[in-house]
Amino acid sequence: MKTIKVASIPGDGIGQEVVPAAEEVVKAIAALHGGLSFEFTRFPWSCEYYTETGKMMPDDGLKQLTDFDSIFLGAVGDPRVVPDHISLWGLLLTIRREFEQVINVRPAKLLNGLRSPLVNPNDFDLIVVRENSEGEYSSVGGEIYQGGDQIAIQNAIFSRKGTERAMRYAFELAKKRNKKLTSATKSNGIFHTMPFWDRIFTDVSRDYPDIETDSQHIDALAAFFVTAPHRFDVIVASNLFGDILTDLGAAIMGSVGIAPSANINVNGKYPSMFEPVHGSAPDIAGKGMANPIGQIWTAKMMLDHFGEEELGSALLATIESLLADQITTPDLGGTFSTNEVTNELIARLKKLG
Ligand SMILES: NC(=O)c1ccc[n+]([C@@H]2O[C@H](COP(=O)([O-])OP(=O)(O)OC[C@H]3O[C@@H](n4cnc5c(N)ncnc54)[C@H](O)[C@@H]3O)[C@@H](O)[C@H]2O)c1
Ligand SMILES: O=C(O)C[C@@H](O)C(=O)O
Ligand SMILES: [K+]
Ligand SMILES: [Mn+2]
Repeated sequence: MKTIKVASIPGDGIGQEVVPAAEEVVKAIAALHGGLSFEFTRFPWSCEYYTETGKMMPDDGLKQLTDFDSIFLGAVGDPRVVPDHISLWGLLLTIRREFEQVINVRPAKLLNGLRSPLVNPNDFDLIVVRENSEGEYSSVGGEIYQGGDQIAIQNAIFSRKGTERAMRYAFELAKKRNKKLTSATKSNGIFHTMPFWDRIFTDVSRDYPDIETDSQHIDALAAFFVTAPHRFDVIVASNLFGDILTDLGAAIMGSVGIAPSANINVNGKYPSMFEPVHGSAPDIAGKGMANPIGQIWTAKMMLDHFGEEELGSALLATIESLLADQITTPDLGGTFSTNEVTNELIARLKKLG
């Protein structure tokens, strides 16, 4: 029996609803395999934990996570009790950085049965490779002076190493797909870092003559996500641009509640972390109406990561069968609850056995 040990961090808001649901789905699909099991260990780290302890996770939190095979996270953030920059930097961003999860892979594709809000969605299937360790997400900077003289400075960090690493990852991914890579830039307005980004893209592209490349300013690129998403295959983007593009990618699929993501540790030193694109959704938390598909599709990415692609494909196909039958939560126009969607999915998975 192969056992995969997963540290599970539901976090805040709907994370507490969709993570337990997705854990049950993972157990059900692993049971189909026979020789595979997932062992989830829950960690209560969240904004509630912060209000009790003054920290998002204990001082040895990373040490507690380090020997797990992977981390399965829901969402972090409850701005009513903890400012968002404190909660995210205290847990999510710390794990991404300290565990060198330098790449964030975020697919967006029109699943069977999904109704995109776009009039002409044209069967798009794209993946955003988001640089996940630096860029605009930086703790370098500060605030000085008071009152009307107040100044805030935030320095973006772009290293050749980090930029090239994200681009090479994206090129390798494009090689396995439709051999097209788009670079998200803004070198018309951002004077230093984006021309640097463009130069590195040109340098790296020389090693991949078979990949068709183009470079688009992020503003135009965002518009093309709406008007012609089928044009894209792989997109490589800086941390912030990738963040924004992937909520848009989720929205054109039909809901931010379905988009998955994988924070990949590429050097094998630490576990990777799997979490949906969406946040803790305070507006719907506790109502049983959160869409569990983002978390469940994220579990599919985790199955793929461990080489269980066959199970991953079966899971995605079963999700598509639910969508086709309109067994969906309200964000997709349905009337079903988180648990009803999850239970129906599990029932259909059991029938595959
Ligand atoms: N990776 C993360 O942990 C992460 C990601 C994004 C936001 N956040 C945090 O989450 C909190 C809320 O952020 P936000 O409102 O900007 O983004 P959000 O993704 O939580 O919510 C945006 C909108 O999408 C809806 N939504 C999100 N997930 C859904 C789901 N599974 N099913 C149905 N509807 C869903 C919400 O109800 C809301 O209307 C903040 O504290 C923010 O910092 C955390
Ligand atoms: O990276 C972030 O900004 C947090 C969240 O918005 C995300 O997309 O994971
Ligand atoms: K999340
Ligand atoms: Mn985001």
